Amino acid sequence: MGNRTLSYTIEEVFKAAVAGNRAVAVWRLPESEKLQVCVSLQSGHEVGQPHLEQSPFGFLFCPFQPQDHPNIFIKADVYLDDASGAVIAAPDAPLAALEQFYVLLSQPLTALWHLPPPMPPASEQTAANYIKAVADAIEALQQGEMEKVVLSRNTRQELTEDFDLLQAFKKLQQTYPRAFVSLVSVPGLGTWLGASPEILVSIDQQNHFRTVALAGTQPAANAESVASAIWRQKEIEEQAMVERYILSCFKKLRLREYSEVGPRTVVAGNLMHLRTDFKVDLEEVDFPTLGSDMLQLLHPTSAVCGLPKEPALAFILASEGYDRSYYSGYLGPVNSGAGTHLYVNLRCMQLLATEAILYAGAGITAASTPEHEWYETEHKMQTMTHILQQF
Ligand SMILES: C=C(O[C@@H]1C=C(C(=O)O)C=C[C@H]1O)C(=O)O
Repeated sequence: MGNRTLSYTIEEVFKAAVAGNRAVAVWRLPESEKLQVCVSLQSGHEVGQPHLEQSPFGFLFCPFQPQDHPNIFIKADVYLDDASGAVIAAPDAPLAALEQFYVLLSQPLTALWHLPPPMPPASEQTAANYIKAVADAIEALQQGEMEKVVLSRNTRQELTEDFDLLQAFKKLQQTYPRAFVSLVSVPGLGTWLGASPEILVSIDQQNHFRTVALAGTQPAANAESVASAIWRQKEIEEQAMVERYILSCFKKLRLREYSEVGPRTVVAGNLMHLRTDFKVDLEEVDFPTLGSDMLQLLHPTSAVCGLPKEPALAFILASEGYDRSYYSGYLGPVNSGAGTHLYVNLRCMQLLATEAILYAGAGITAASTPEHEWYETEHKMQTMTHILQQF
C-alpha cells in the first residue's frame, strides 16, 4: 500500500477524517503559504507529558490543565501538503484503517466536524462577573499575594446557516498572515479553530530552539501605530514578568547560552503586543532535550497564567467560574518536515453543533483597571468574531 498519486484537497481529507471518525489537524505556519493536514488512524489519541525528541510526526493538542482534559497526539498516519495534493501515508500506518480511509476519500461527503460530549449548561459569564473577578484580583495583587494573574472568559455566538468551517479556516489564514492558524477536530473531544500570535516552543530544521515572552496589549489602528507605539509602565512590567519567567526556566536547566532580542512591538490582527524573542542553538549547547524540558517548565507561562505560578493558578481556578478546556493550552506540529512548532492556543474558538464558544483573557497587575481589561478581552475576541461575521 503506497501513497496515492491522485491529488486531493484539504477539504476532502478533512471531510474523510470526520466521516471516518478520525482525528484530524489542519495548520498553516506564520508567514507561510503552505496548508498542511494530518489524520491519525490510531484507535486512541491520549498521551502523557510530551517527549518531543522521540515523537513520530504528528500534531499535539494539549489543554490548559492536563488534570482535567487529556493531552492529545494526532499521529500523522496520513499527511497532505496542499502544494502537491498528494496523500502520503506513514510507513507504519495501520493498513486496514488506511484502506478504509482511501475509500472515504474517493466518495462525496457532507461531514461537518467532530462534536464534544454533551456539556453542562454554560455558566453565565457576564461583564459584571468578569469585572468583579478582576477587581478581586487587583485587591489580591495590591496586597502582594501575586505579581500578575491572567483572567479569561468565554462567550457564545450562534453560527449562521451558511457557516462553513474550512472557508472560515481559509479566511483566518488570509486575514492573519503572521499567525499560526489551526483547525483541530477529534472524535469525542470536539473541534477548535484559532489564529495564535504566541510561540511556546519551536525547534526548526537547523536545530534552533525558540520561545517568546509576549504580553502587553493595545489596539493597532494602522501600520504607523507600530512605529509610534507608546507603552505604559503597566504593560512594560507585565511583559518583563513573562521574560523573567522564561529566564528562570533557562536557569533551572543551567542553560546560559541563549540570545535575547527585544522587547519589540509586534502586530497580531487588530492588536499590538510587546515581544521578546529567545533563541538557543541546540547543537552548540549540546542540549538535545531542551525542547521537552522547556515545554514542561514553561506551560502554563505567565502570559496565560500568572506569577508566581501556583497562587495565580489557584486564583484562576477559584474565580474564573468556567472551564478553560483547551483555551490557553498549546498545539502544533511535532517533528514535521519543518520541525516542531508549538503555539499557545489563543484567539481561538470551539465549534459546537450550532454555536461557537470564543475565549480571551488579559493579564492583570496591581495597576490594572477592571473595565479596561474587559475591553481588552473584547478586542482579543474580535480576531474570531471578525471571521464569524463574514458568514
Ligand atoms: C490571554 C491572551 O493573550 C495573552 C495575554 C496578553 C496580555 O495580557 O496583554 C497578551 C498576549 C497573550 O500572551 C488571550 O489572547 O486570550
